Amino acid sequence: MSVIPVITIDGPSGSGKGTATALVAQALGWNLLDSGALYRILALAAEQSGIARTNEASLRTLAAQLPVEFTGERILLNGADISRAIRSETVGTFASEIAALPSVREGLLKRQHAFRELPGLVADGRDMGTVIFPEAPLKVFLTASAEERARRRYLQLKDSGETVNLADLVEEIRARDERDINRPIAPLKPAEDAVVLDSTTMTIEQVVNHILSEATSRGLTG
Ligand SMILES: Nc1ncnc2c1ncn2[C@@H]1O[C@H](COP(=O)(O)OP(=O)(O)O)[C@@H](O)[C@H]1O
Ligand SMILES: Nc1ccn([C@H]2C[C@H](O)[C@@H](COP(=O)(O)OP(=O)(O)O)O2)c(=O)n1
Repeated sequence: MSVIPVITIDGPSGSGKGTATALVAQALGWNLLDSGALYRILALAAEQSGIARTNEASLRTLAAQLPVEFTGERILLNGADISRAIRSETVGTFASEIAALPSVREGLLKRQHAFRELPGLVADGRDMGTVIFPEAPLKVFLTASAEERARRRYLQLKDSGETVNLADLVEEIRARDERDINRPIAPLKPAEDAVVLDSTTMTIEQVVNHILSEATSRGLTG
């Protein structure tokens, strides 16, 4: 049985994981898993159903049954397009809170493994290289300074029409990172065998080329 290769890209908010993952997947013609989107969708779905962020049993059931569909660029929840709604910082914070619950992580496990299909998968998140795909032949940990990450997120949210305050955003991102790093289960940290890449002064193109050259040196690019 041939093994389906995986490239994992983990890191804190605004480090450029999502952007790099999409471009690397496109360059290789591989599938993509945005695992953070799953936590965000679950947070939004829980909010819509009035499930409290501490109600672990209901969150787990919802995680396993999440009525979500990925159709190219759009994400549908119960048929409604939620692609933009899940990107707010409020949903990000809720996602980070419920992501600390072991049964929520357990409830989303199978769904994440199911994305591993031929010819390969590029997966981004917090624990892709440490927990979900520990045998991945290439693991990247992408970081950038907190100031640069907040600046990027600010521009991104402003561009999409959200009203954002840079100082609030810096605080929210710091609090979210701290929660993701310090939780006991699947915390945000580089895998022991990860390539650590600081993108603070790198362009998106430089980040993507670096990852592709690491993939080539591991014989992953065919
Ligand atoms: N190296 C980079 N330099 C400048 N801006 C970047 C860089 N990487 C990503 N961005 C921009 O920063 C924002 C956040 O990137 P994103 O990929 O969503 O980060 P993450 O998935 O890690 O939260 C996006 O608007 C993206 O275009
Ligand atoms: N593999 C993952 C992915 C995301 N999470 C949690 C923790 C994160 O703060 C939230 C949102 O993740 P997401 O990757 O969408 O956030 P950013 O785009 O990096 O701001 O979900 C997680 O615990 N494990």
